[in-house]
Amino acid sequence: MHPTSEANQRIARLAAHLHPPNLQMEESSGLRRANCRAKGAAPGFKVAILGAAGGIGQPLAMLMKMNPLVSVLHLYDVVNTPGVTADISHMDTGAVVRGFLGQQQLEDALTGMDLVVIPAGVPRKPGMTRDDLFNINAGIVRTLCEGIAKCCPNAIVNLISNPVNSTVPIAAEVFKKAGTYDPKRLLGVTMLDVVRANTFVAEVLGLDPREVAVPVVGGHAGVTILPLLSQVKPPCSFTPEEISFLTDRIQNGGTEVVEAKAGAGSATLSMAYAAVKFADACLRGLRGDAGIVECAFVASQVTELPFFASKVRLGRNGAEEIFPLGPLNEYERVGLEKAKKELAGSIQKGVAFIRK
Ligand SMILES: NC(=O)C1=CN([C@@H]2O[C@H](COP(=O)(O)OP(=O)(O)OC[C@H]3O[C@@H](n4cnc5c(N)ncnc54)[C@H](O)[C@@H]3O)[C@@H](O)[C@H]2O)C=CC1
Ligand SMILES: O=C([O-])CC(=O)C(=O)O
Repeated sequence: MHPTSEANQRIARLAAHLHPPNLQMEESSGLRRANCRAKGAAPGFKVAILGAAGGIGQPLAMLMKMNPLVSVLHLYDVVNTPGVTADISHMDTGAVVRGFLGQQQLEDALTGMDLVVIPAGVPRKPGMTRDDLFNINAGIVRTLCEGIAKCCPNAIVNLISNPVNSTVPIAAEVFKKAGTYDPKRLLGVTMLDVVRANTFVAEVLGLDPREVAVPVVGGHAGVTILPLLSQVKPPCSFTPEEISFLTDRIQNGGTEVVEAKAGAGSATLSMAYAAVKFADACLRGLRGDAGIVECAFVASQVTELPFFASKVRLGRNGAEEIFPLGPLNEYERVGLEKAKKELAGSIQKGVAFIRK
C-alpha cells in the first residue's frame, strides 16, 4: 500500500475513534468512509434495526452484531441510540455499528440497507390485546416505511411491531403508494410463534426442542396463530387433550409473558432470539443459499385473504415461494376458519388506515 495512503488511513481511523460511532457523520466525510474501511471491509450485508434502543431492539442489536453475515449494522431509534451504539460497538465482531437518533437521521439510517428489521412501537400491558396497540404503532410503522420506500426500496423488511396482522398491510399500502411495493420483500415476523411451538411441543414429547419443527400458520394474535400439530417433525401423535393444551399455550404464549412481566412489557429476549433467527434466514436467502424455509406473514394466495402466514422459501428476492398449508385435520380446519375470520378484519383495518 502507498505509504501516504496508509498514513492517511491511520489518521482517519484515529479520528473516527475520537468521534464515537453514535455521532452521525456526513456521508461525504472522509472520516466515515475511513471508519468503514478500517473495520467493515469484510463482505456481508447491511442491516438496520428501527427501534434499536427498546426491549427487543437492544438484545436484537447484540445478536445481529454477532452475526458473521452482517458487515454494517445501523441502530435507529427516537431515544437512547448513542449509548446502545457505543456499547454494542465495543464487541469484537466484524460488523461496523453506527447509531442514528431521531427522525432527522432516519434517512441516513436507511440508505443502502439490504435488510431492515422493525421492532419499533409500544408493547402490551396486562389486559390489552395486540390490537389495542394499533392507534400508536400504525403511525410509527407508516413513518418508518415511508423512509424505507424513499431510501432503500429494495431492502427486505422484517416487521415485528404489533399488531403484525395489521402493520404488514399498512406497510404494503405505504409501499404501494410510493410505487415501490414488492410483496416478496415484506415479511411479518411470526417466528416467535414457531419458536414457542417447538419448545412447548418438545416439552410434551420429551425431546430436544432443536429437533422439533412445528409449522405455525395464519397470523400473529390469539386464534389467528394456528399451529399445525398434525405436521410436526419428527412425525408424532398427540391425544386430544394434548392438542387442546398445546394449541392454547402457543396461541397465548405472548399473553403468558405479558402477565408474568406484570406491566413491564412483553416478550423481548425470546423475541430478539426469534428475530435474529428469522433475519439470519433472510440473509442466507439473500446470499443465495438453497432450501431456506421459514414461516412468515406475507402477501399470499394460500387462502382467499390477501395476507397469511405460512411456510415460505427465502431467496435472493425475499419470499420467493409460498407453500400451501398441506393436509389439515378437522381440528385444524375449524381453527383455520376462526383464524381467517379474525384476520380479515385486522387486515382490512390496516389497509383502511392508509387508504382513508
Ligand atoms: N412480532 C412478534 O412476535 C412480537 C412483536 N412485539 C412487538 O414489538 C414492539 C416492540 O416491543 P418492545 O421492544 O418490547 O417495546 P419497547 O417499548 O421496549 O421498545 C420499542 C422501541 O421503539 C422505539 N420507538 C418508538 N417510536 C419510534 C419511532 N417512531 N421510530 C423508531 N423507534 C421508535 C422506542 O423508543 C423504543 O425504544 C411492540 O409493538 C411489541 O408488541 C413484541 C414481541 C413479539
Ligand atoms: O404478546 C405480545 O404483545 C407480544 C407478542 O407479540 C408476543 O410475545 O408474541
